[in-house]
Amino acid sequence: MSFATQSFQGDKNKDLSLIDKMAEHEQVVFCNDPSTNLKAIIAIHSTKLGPAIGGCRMQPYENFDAALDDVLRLSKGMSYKCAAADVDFGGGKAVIIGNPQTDKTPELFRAFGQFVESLHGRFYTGTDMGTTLEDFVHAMKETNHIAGLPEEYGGGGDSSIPTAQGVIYGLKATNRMLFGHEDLKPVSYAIQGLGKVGFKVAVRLLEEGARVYVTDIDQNNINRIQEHAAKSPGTLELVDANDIYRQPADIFIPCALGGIINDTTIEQFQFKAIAGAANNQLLKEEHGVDLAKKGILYAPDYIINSGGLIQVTDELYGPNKDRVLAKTKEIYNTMIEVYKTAEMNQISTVEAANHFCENLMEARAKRNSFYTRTISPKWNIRY
Ligand SMILES: NC(=O)C1=CN([C@@H]2O[C@H](COP(=O)(O)OP(=O)(O)OC[C@H]3O[C@@H](n4cnc5c(N)ncnc54)[C@H](O)[C@@H]3O)[C@@H](O)[C@H]2O)C=CC1
Ligand SMILES: O=C(O)CCC(=O)C(=O)O
Repeated sequence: MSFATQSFQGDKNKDLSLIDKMAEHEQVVFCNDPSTNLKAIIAIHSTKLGPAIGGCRMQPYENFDAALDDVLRLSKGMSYKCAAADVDFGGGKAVIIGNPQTDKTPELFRAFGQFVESLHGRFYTGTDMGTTLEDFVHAMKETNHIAGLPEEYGGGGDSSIPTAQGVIYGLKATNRMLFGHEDLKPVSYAIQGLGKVGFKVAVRLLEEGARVYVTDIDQNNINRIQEHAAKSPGTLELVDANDIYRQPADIFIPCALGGIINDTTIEQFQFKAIAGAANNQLLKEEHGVDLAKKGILYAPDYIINSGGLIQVTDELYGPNKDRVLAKTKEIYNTMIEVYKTAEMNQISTVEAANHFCENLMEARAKRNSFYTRTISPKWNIRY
């Protein structure tokens, strides 16, 4: 394996345009391993509150810049998510450039694990869109710094379970603000993406008896949800991928791609609220203000989707499902606080959430210096 790692840590003479792009980030690592065809980027936004943490996404990005932009935005979002969820970690993320259906091999994830290990605990990673727990069972053979492992490997198991639970708490808070109650049943929902998170949310809403519009580009997921719907009291409506934005549902639940709240889609929305798991739902920050102007209540993604983060960070101290559930329930209170602050100050929920997290980060960063803390590994692969 060749470690063609280019690591920029603030050297302004290296590549100005790249340095400009990563002006808010501490470190960006480019990973290239021709023997396994691994091409990946790891971005560390901040380690001020602790080692950076964030899942690894696998996607056939159109080009390198698209992958870089994605990982930079995602890792910044993780810093805010860590602050809001009150965990002692900072923001990071990784992307592997490739098709998750056709390009995965155990060797590719082992190579990725070696790059993670080369950061000596500055960065922890695990699953995200396009990656599974099994992928990280390969990666963990090369590094101690994996979070979100299967239970049989001493981990907390599938982190999309608490993520989906957190979305349900966020939906209850949203219903409370919109309708004055937390009941999931009398409200209709439109779900984009029936993967690890979206599927679980859809199943729960159907079990509650709600009307649920769904779309996914993977027919297997459509077939699976149809099977569940047949046994549930709720009503399932299948929708083409491009039509999901114009459905007559009360709440839109994005659980696939980022950037799906933009000028084009906002025009189509008739929803009363948007509250889903997808990271970086707003194409641009100002789209949060546009939603507020249109009277659409928006649940900031990095708060409502923090259940997975809560589990994977908790797991590093020894898995405990009750502790994770108790902390995930707090998403309800945080969402209510953000909604009410926005309402009281006549600002968008995005601005309210950003201020909330920035204040928390500032207060906590005063107690920490640049990352020095280490966490004892749960397993030792090398020592
Ligand atoms: N898994 C987790 O615990 C967490 C996930 N998230 C975010 O939630 C989102 C979903 O994550 P996962 O469920 O883990 O990913 P996943 O990869 O399991 O599921 C994504 C689903 O979206 C579908 N999809 C892709 N493009 C689509 C399109 N244009 N229209 C409709 N469906 C489409 C895919 O076919 C797939 O079924 C991602 O943005 C992820 O970053 C955020 C926090 C934690
Ligand atoms: O959910 C995970 O597995 C890790 C946390 C993360 O990457 C996320 O919340 O986006």
